[in-house]
Amino acid sequence: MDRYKLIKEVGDGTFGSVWRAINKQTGEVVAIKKMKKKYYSWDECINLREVKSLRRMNHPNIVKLKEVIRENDILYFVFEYMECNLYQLMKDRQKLFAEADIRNWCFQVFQGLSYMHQRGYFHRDLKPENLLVSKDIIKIADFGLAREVNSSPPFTEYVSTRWYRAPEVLLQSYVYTSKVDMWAMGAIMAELLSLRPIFPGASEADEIYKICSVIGSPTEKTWLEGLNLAKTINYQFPQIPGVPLSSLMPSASEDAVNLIERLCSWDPCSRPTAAEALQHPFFQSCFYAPPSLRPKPSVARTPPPPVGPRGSFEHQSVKRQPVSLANAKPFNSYASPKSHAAFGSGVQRKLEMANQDGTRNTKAVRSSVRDSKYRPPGKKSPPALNKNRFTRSVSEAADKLANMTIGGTGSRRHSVSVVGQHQQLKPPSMKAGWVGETRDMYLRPTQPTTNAYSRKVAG
Ligand SMILES: Nc1ncnc2c1ncn2[C@@H]1O[C@H](COP(=O)(O)OP(=O)(O)OP(=O)(O)O)[C@@H](O)[C@H]1O
Repeated sequence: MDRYKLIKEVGDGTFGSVWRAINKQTGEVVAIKKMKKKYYSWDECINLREVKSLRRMNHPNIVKLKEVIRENDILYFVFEYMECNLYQLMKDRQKLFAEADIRNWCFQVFQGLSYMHQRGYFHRDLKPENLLVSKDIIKIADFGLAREVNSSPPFTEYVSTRWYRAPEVLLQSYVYTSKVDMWAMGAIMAELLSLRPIFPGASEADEIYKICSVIGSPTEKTWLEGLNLAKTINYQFPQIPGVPLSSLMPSASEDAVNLIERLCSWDPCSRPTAAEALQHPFFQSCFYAPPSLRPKPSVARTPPPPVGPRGSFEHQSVKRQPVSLANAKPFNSYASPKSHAAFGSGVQRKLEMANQDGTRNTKAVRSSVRDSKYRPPGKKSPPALNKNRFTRSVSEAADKLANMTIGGTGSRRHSVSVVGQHQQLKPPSMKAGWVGETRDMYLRPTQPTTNAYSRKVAG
């Protein structure tokens, strides 16, 4: 670690604190995630999902893991550095983002997701804080909960941030898919367009209530499997008609609203895949430039944006024709004009009780950490790193971190560099929110004249 100088803490997550740092030898700015838990052997490290999944991914919209270091039983991840996350961009903003910016970000994220899902992984914890931005580029970060799609259910230990959690996960389904990432993206898109979280549930039960309040309660037509799933846990959905999504984001285009409706479909099968989302008319003005066709970047370590408005890339021939999505259902079909008396009964308590089951998730822990997450950084000085290094040899570390590649010079005794591996893998599932908005926030159309994020942090 003495090759790096820690500059400033830029993030404090559940599992680690993240620091901006400089590689003293090369001058490269990096982000170093110092894990909170101690790791007493490499065996423990290689089993970390973050290591397992990230080392296999090499995509311009997935944050690059450059190196893993274990020193004095502390584990450090060295990542490429990104300027900020999407939440930070939204929180103090009064003026809505231009839709073109949102389109550009989302197009890139869907490309990253498409890559990841096709290689057999799903993220399980997409949220604005995990989407990192540097200038026009956005990258998916925090693979602490990523899973291989073909890993065997039941996925019991998952946790995800509640506001972005898919209904099948809220209903405790043990079998869920990469479509949970698509739900999260729908919620994130809506938040980007309105500068307000769309489903800000204060508990799991309230989360379902918030979802019903917006997209309307599920019916046999819209999510038969979900109704069955609810029966198995003795849960009864509140009966609420929902509201037109456009009323929550009056300035959003029809295409944007339509894409969000599809992403936030009750039935996971009705949600588009990431590859299908890229074909949605909302992205008509975007096109994907395969890496081989991209203009060479002038600075080698900063890849060019993989997306841009028509004409921003040299190779316009790669522009795709938009196609309509399969399984699309009109948004209004979600509406179910019944009362919502069923909610708030013993059923709700049951869900809340489930929250307290420590064997199933760590949501409470995450929630409390998250409350303190947005304090201004830089108050602490960089931790004094013990110079007494981890003494294992490179070859041993390499053996342990099976598919990682040892990088650099022979002097790197305690660290392992990582390069993306284009292996064919099999894909898979999610963390917690905090008490926030009042229940009826989305029952009436709102204008983002006040900033939702001050409440979000304070709540
Ligand atoms: N590569 C990076 N460059 C710049 N900042 C980063 C980078 N990686 C993470 N961060 C910052 O640190 C924060 C926490 O990082 P991360 O989500 O990886 O930690 P975590 O412990 O897994 O957090 P969580 O509680 O979300 O699980 C991010 O929201 C982001 O602001």
